[in-house]
Amino acid sequence: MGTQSFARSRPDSDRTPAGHVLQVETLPLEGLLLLTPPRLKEGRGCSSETCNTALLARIGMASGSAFAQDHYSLLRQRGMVRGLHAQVAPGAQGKLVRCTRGAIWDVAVDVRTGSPTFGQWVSVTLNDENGSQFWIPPGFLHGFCTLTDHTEVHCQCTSPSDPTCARSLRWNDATLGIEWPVADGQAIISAHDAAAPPFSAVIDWFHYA
Ligand SMILES: Cc1cn([C@H]2C[C@H](O)[C@@H](COP(=O)(O)OP(=O)(O)O[C@H]3O[C@@H](C)C(=O)[C@@H](O)[C@H]3O)O2)c(=O)[nH]c1=O
Repeated sequence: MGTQSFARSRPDSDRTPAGHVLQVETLPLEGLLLLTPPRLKEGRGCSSETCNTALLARIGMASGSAFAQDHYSLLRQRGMVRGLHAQVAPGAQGKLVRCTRGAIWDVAVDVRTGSPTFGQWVSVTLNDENGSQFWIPPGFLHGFCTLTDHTEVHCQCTSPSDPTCARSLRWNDATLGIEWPVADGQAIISAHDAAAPPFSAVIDWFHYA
């Protein structure tokens, strides 16, 4: 199975209604985007428009106006891994992920049956300095590893959590060959994620359109 390391294409951009430029980067797996909203910095700190659904729809995120649930996670230690997770139909879920405190190494795996990049992965680094957001549409598994202690992750989801649609895959499956920033024996992972099935379990979870 081929692996795909992170490589950015030339940045594109779009403007928020206030006239500020949202940086939009396409990634090597079709459908994934890295969005970096502008931050207005001044002496007391900064402010940023973190979600504008009309703008997201304009840059091609069909579900940009359809977030149904936000999810917050606090992870106390560096080296904590969550994933790989996805929701399949009828609860298929797109995710817009950002790190509001500390830093994470975030990864998406293409599991769209028929996709020319099936089984390949892309990673990005999200942190509280860059404010970048990883757009992961339905069809991809998602996971992350904390790079700092006391890390906070915020995830906007296009459909509500539905345990009957939830699917997991083992984070360190050798077939995928994901180059995690933490060694197998040192990752701090939940019992549920440690017991997730291997890549061979991915049978028609999603179809490439
Ligand atoms: C605590 C909580 C969780 N949930 C959902 C969110 C998630 O789908 C599921 C399990 O949540 P946990 O926080 O226990 O597990 P967690 O391992 O944090 O799950 C998350 O992992 C990363 C990699 C993702 O991609 C997220 O979409 C989500 O699946 O339950 C709710 O809907 N409401 C809640 O109040």
